[in-house]
Amino acid sequence: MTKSTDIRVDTWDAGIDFPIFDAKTRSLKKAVLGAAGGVIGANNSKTVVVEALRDINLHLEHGARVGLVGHNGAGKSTLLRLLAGIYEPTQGACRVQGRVAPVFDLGVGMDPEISGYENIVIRGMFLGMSKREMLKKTDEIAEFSELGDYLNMPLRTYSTGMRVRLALGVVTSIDPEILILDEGIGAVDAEFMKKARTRLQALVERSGILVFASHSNEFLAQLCDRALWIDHGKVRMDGGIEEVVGAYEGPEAARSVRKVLADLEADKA
Ligand SMILES: Nc1ncnc2c1ncn2[C@@H]1O[C@H](COP(=O)(O)OP(=O)(O)OP(=O)(O)O)[C@@H](O)[C@H]1O
Repeated sequence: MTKSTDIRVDTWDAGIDFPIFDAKTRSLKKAVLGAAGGVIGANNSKTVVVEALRDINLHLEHGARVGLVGHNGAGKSTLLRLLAGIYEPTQGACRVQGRVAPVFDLGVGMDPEISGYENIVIRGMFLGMSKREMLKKTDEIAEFSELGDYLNMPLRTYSTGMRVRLALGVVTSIDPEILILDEGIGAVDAEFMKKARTRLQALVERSGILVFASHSNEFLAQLCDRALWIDHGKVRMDGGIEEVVGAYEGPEAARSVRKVLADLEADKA
């Protein structure tokens, strides 16, 4: 375990370019910058590059709860991958101190041929937990998932929703120092999602650092207190969640964030 004061993520003028070797340069020259996607340019050797991230300076300490908002292709997932240590910056630098649990796709690391019980352990180990820790958590994950005897059956016999239940049970059981969450948590029935949200909130509370990309303002307001607006690979705005969502999406969206925050306060009281 890293001491909580040592858990941190720093980037200094970090940028990421994706070289695209098979792009047709000629037709791209005429392209104008659309609302979606990173900037398309060319490097010194005239290869087309997508400038997915530029000039990212972030200094996140224990307790940071940061949401990412922005258009499709703005760079949110790329930033999450940079902060998770999955991508190296192609410019500047990035330093991650602490054990990272990257949750990009709920189903990643699940094996269709082994049982639900076995998958609980394997998936947890992918997220940085030990086998022994996962075995201790198996009963409560089984209870949460409500999958009963299915947990002894191979995963390939599960429906999509059943798989999500299991994956959500595992993901929300871990004890991460740095939790990197991409959205896409949602293919379950409303009643179950309510139960999952309570667990997700508890997960965030015991995480050192959270960075969460989502198009759901309600979800962002529930889990984060700060937001970054990512636009064409840059941080366009950094501030309180209500302020940033309001600037990005307008007063109606800010109002709905305010309502979620007020409901959370009322629940606490
Ligand atoms: N592996 C890759 N190769 C080339 N370009 C990529 C790659 N991954 C992302 N990009 C480009 O980088 C830019 C940022 O993409 P990214 O997936 O980070 O956006 P995003 O904000 O997460 O979008 P969304 O909300 O649609 O998920 C886009 O222009 C995308 O086309």
